[in-house]
Amino acid sequence: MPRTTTASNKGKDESVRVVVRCRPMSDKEQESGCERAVDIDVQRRQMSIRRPTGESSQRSSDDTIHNFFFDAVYDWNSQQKNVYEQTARPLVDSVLEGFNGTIFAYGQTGTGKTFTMEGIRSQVELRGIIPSSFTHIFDSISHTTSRQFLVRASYLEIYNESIRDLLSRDQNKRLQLQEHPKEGVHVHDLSSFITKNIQEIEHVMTTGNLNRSTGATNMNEHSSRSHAIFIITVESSEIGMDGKAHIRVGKLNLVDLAGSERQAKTGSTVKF
Ligand SMILES: Nc1ncnc2c1ncn2[C@@H]1O[C@H](COP(=O)(O)OP(=O)(O)OP(=O)(O)O)[C@@H](O)[C@H]1O
Repeated sequence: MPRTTTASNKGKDESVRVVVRCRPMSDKEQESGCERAVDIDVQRRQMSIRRPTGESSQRSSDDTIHNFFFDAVYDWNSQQKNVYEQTARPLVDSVLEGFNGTIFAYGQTGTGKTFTMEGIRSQVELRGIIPSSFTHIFDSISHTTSRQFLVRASYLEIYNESIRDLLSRDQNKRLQLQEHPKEGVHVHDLSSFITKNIQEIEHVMTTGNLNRSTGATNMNEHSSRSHAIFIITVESSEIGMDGKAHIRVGKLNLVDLAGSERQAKTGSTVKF
């Protein structure tokens, strides 16, 4: 999950952070006797991959375990709250300060990208990074009296090389990427909605998700092959010592990528 490229990182000076989360085995995997091939050492931030026992006898012992280190690792017992607090919170804080940041989940189909990014919104302890960021942003705003805030939300999907505005009335319309001298690369004509509280931004997400599923014939297949990007823009204005209003704008891109094995099949070459 990359961090903001410009924010002050509160002691962690990398602009990109990569964390790994390993989900629990599904019932199906357990029933069919699947063997776990991954060990996670949270303290050492290390993940080890073992060759399955059937294969290891033919190889030297050096070849059986491979260790990898990350900025953080989360095992099958990890809680949504901890992932948010340790990995997403600092980045969202910097967006509130006027910097840009992106969080994306990458992995094969079924590895837990949607669970980590969105989770189950109706159950507090299962809420993923996106709904937790809603609560965080509006809680912070309600505790800040020195600045006026404006929060806008957009939601788009990239599928088969084309960009669809999930909040547009016309779901047949396709949008184009454009390069702007000030804004940089952006999606032309993408709608954005002012949201004043958690309920309003939740509603925006629900509307987008409905358009995502009604636009698809086979929802699972479709969502596994499409990228979804929820964009929150936080603008704030503060009266400075000079008596003038100073504006800051931060943008948070929250991305649920298509399954990594599917990306070649989507034919998507769109870059942000
Ligand atoms: N950390 C976790 N704890 C409990 N269940 C999880 C966890 N991660 C994923 N799951 C479950 O595993 C299943 C697959 O997860 P999910 O749908 O998030 O995968 P995905 O990577 O988004 O797949 P796709 O690329 O097809 O969209 C779901 O039933 C989800 O609830």
